[in-house]
Amino acid sequence: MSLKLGSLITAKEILSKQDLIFSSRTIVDGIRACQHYEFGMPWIPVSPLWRTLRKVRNTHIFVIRKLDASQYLRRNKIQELIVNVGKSSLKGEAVNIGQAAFDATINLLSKTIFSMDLVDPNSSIAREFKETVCDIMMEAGRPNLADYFPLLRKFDPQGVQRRMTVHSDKLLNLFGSMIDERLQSRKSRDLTTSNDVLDIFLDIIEGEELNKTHIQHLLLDLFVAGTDTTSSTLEWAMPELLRNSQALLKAKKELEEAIGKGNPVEESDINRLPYLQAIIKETFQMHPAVPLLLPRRADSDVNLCGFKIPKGSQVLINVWAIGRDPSIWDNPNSFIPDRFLGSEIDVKGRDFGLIPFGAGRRICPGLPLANRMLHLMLGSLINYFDWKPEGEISPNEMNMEEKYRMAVHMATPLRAIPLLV
Ligand code: HEM
Repeated sequence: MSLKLGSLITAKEILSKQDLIFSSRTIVDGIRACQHYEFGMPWIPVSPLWRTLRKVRNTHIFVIRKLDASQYLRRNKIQELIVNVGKSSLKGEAVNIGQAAFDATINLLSKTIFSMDLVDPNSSIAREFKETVCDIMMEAGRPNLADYFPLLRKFDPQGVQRRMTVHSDKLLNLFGSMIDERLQSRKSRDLTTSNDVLDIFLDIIEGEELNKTHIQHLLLDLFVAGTDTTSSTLEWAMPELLRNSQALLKAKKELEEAIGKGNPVEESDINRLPYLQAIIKETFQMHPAVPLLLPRRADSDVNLCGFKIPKGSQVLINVWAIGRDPSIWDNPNSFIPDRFLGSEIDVKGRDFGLIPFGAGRRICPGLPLANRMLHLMLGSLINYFDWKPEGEISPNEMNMEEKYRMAVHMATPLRAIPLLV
């Protein structure tokens, strides 16, 4: 069978070939055979030089490892989230869960990379930064006719590319001034080095492996890819738990037994919290932050599950539909973390029923960092506080409709009141 541009192989069609999906590497091989848009996030306008820079993938991985290794900062950021939620709790105020998680994630990245608080409400740079990241998320999630009819690309009929360029340039310029400032202070004699990720980059610049433009784009990739995805996952986990009181109670009991009520969750605790892990997996299954995996483009004619994908076509993988497919999951529309207890299924790209981070050679390099952050944030939020939705609505009346930004968010953001346990 030959597929024309714009045709769709539904998740069901692909997954009905269970033997191919689960017991062979065919899909991964297919994904490997379909080249990604060279390097860098495909929707962000980047220089041709950047696209051909083969070191980018390795540099992403290198930087994210640095972020991941920064346990001290990560712990402090989670503490900051808890302190902020604690303040709302004392005032009896509701917390916008998605927003709180977004701020915590963006701040973790900015503190680790630049040693700067980029969500400080009193700083105008911080406000501009956050607004611009949000604008990019909105634009990235906007359906664009030019993606479906490539001939329209150069006319950009909805102005998506134009606006995206404006927002991206704003952020790139901001990163550019931060780099210049740091270069300046590194020249001054009385410099005390920050020893953050930016310093590591600048050491590499001095070794001429990367230039300033590369670093600006790399930072853009990290902020765009890392913030909305992580925060939207937490935004979905919380209402699912509020609607499923049995699961919430079970998670609280596990936390109480493993680390004691009202204590922070540490990295080393995660392995002892199988139910918390199951909750995160179940959230990924029902609410994958990136519902259509980044497009691949076939470099040559590729045969995938009996379908011929002609050279040059785009292939999108519908992760959302995979998670809701009854031929893969029992009761796929019900939140049942218990299904993962005692199961070997994980999110590392080996089990094709659950690939929220992608699979193959372009799998998300932020997977370990995001996964740990999520366990620390969600575990701490439910171990420190009891939660009730704002207003008179019962958890079952909460609006669970979805809205697409860069990641999928709640159409009506969850606002819930934290009560100290
Ligand atoms: C829950 C959180 C996250 C989810 C669900 C997620 C998901 C994904 C997915 C599906 C992809 C595309 C993979 C593919 O095409 O096969 C991706 C790519 C990427 N992610 Fe994540 N991600 C998350 C968090 C992060 C974080 C925290 C960072 C870094 C700070 C990050 C950095 C990246 C980068 C740089 C890419 C592009 C990789 C490339 O082009 O090769 N992600 N992510």
